[in-house]
Order: sequence, then structure tokens, then C-alpha cells
Amino acid sequence: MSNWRVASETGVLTEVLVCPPDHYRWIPTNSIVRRTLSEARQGPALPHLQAQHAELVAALEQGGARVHRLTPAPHLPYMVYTRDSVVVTHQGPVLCQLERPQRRGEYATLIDFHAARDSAFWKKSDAGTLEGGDIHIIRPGLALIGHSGGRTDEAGAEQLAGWLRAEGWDVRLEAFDEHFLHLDVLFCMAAPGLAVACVEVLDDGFLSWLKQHGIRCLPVSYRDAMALGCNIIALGRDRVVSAAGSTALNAALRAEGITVLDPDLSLFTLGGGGPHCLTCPLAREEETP
Ligand SMILES: NC(=O)NCCC[C@H](N)C(=O)O
Repeated sequence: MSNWRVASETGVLTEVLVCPPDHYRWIPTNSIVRRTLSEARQGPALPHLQAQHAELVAALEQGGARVHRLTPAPHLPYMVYTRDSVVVTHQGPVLCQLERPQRRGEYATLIDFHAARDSAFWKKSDAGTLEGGDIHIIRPGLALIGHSGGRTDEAGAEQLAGWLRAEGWDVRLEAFDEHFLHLDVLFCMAAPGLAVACVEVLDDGFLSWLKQHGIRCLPVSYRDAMALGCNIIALGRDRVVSAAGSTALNAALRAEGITVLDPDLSLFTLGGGGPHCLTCPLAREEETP
């Protein structure tokens, strides 16, 4: 039986789910990839995709995580962004409800993956739409759920918030424009009390809320955020995976004393997803302060 639990974005990552990019291609589902498609002469080549994905897996394993893999399917090119279909909480996995028709079928592979490992879903989203890229389990008892209507909508966000609030959690719902795709394009946790954020875009009320909760932000520009320069995954113990292309942010993180593992993920960031989107944490260990 797999008893997967995640109570924060910054605990030590011990188990993580990815999907090999065997069938990855760019399809026009978001503003970032639409620009890519308008500029690219040809789509990404499989050996190049595999080499970049292997760099990501190597970074996760270097960080000490056990990497699990989904079985990719030809008709689900974006299943490589494993963040979105399931979010694992302190009570176990929650099955999300994807908005884009091109991605809805991912639920079947995820149900099979968890069933095969005797991993029971805590909840299944069935109100509106809910995508993992909009959900931040910030720390035990504190969560943030973005809703743009483009992916997660208010009904989907409210349903997850209700489940967490019934557990005594403090949950903030944050509205943002669907141009930004997912909230993890604009905001991610790096370490306890330290986030990376596109502060020029995020609302003042949200930035004050972060401050009130003792979370400091390293700023990322709009231009960098739209190249997934804000989209990182924390490995715990002051280590993160951040794309090699995010040079300004990586320098700022290192100046904070954070260890940055930086795989080249350019072919995936051009599709609208970076290290945070390409990974679904299955288990993290919380460190006692
Ligand atoms: N969490 C994320 O931001 N996921 C990236 C999803 C990108 C994918 N191309 C999509 O449009 O759904």
C-alpha cells in the first residue's frame, strides 16, 4: 500500500511522479505555446526531448527523490506535465478535473497508476475544474488555490478549499488572469518562508497576505515568468530544481544560499511548463524546526 502524503511545497522530496516525453508535442492550449507555435519552424525532436527530460530526472534523483513514471499515451501529449492531474495533500492524493479537452483523458492513466500501487484518493474533484498547477500546499495548515476560469475555476477551487478548511487549514483563493495559464507560472515556493513571484503582476492584497504569513518573495519579471522563469520545484533542505534558462532567478536563489539544480528544459518551457509543472510530488518528509 502506498501511503503518499504531501503537507508542504518545501518538505524533503522523497517520491515524485513524472511522465516520459515519448509523445510530447506542442499543441495550442495556452498563450505561451501559441507564441512558440507561431515562431517555431519545427516541433521538438524526440531525442532532444528525452535528453532534457533525463536531465530533470537526474536532478530529482540527485536531490534524493525516488522517481516514478507514468506510461505515456500518443493521444495525451501534455501528460508530461504531471503537476496538473493529481495533487497530493496531507490526507493523500486528490484527483483533479482538467479543463482542456486535450488533457481530460489523463485522469484514466492517473487512476490506473494509483490503483496499481494501492494508493487511495482522498478526494476526487467533481465541481467545476481544478488543475494542480493552480494549487500550492504552502506548509502544514496553509494553502493557496488560484483560479483564472481558464483552467481552475472558482467552483473547483472552492471545493478543494472546503475540504482543506474542514481539516482546519487556512486557505486563500486567488483570482488571476487566464493569460498566465496557471498560478505556478507566477508563484512558487523555494524554501520555508521564501517564494519566487512575479510581483509586478500579482495583486497587492496577495503580496500582503504572503507577508502576513511570513513569506518573502524573490521577484521575477513578467518577461521571465512567461518563459517559465518562476516555475521551480523545491527539493527541501534549501535545494530547488529550476530551469537552466532562468538565469536571473537562479543567481538570486544562489545568493540566498539555495542550492540550484538547473536542467535544460527549454523544449518544455516553450510548451508552457517548467520544473514545477513537470513533476507531481507524491511524498515529502517534513523537517522538525
Ligand atoms: N502547471 C502548469 O503550469 N502546467 C503546464 C501545462 C502546460 C500545458 N501545455 C497546458 O497547456 O496544459
